[in-house]
Amino acid sequence: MLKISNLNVSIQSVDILRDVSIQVDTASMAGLVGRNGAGKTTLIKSVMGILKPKSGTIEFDGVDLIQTPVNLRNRLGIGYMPEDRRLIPDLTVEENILVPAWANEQIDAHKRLGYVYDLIPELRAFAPRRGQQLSGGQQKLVALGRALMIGSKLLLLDEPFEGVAPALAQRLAEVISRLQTEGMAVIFSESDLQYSEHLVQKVYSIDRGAVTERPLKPRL
Ligand SMILES: Nc1ncnc2c1ncn2[C@@H]1O[C@H](COP(=O)(O)OP(=O)(O)OP(=O)(O)O)[C@@H](O)[C@H]1O
Repeated sequence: MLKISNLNVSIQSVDILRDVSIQVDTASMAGLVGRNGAGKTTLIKSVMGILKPKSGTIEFDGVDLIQTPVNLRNRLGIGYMPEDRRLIPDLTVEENILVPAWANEQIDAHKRLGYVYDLIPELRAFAPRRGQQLSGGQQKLVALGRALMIGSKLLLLDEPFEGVAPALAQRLAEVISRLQTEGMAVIFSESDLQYSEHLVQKVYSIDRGAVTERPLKPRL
């Protein structure tokens, strides 16, 4: 379970996140919804240890993440899909997916790769292609696969549907919905819930760095 309490984050002395509290349970999904510049990426980067909070706590499965070095997050089973994908253009799709496994000297990398391919069969078909030969949406699928290599317990997905054609966005939503049934906690940011309203157990609205939990729309 991810538990963020009273988190405050400043960048260059400007307060960006204000007293943010969020909880995402095991095998559940939370959407973080807000406009450009609201603070979604800042929150995700704080959980990943890329930004250092001014105050507050971030706990994952009882571990104090603020005191945990960035590289050790991988060993806790935390995966991250950045908004800008960050594929290495000259590497093949398979090599891109394997990058975190190499970086972490993951022993069961090929077994995990098989699991990722079973979850997202398109990646098997793309495997020999270079990152630069894929569309933006296909690259998002690869970035999700890469995050899944080590993200076995918690996945942080920054705007996974942004700029993706509708058919591929639906496909991404389908894959993401499977993750919950695999027991993962997932938090993803979006500017609206166009593709994911039906996936989430919780919706958090973020506005100028302040977060409030929003009631879910009744499901018909
Ligand atoms: N490196 C930085 N230096 C200064 N200000 C920053 C920096 N990074 C983010 N900010 C500011 O922090 C605020 C939150 O930015 P953030 O990227 O978290 O928003 P976001 O909700 O993810 O937006 P988007 O949907 O555009 O990615 C913005 O006002 C932004 O200008």
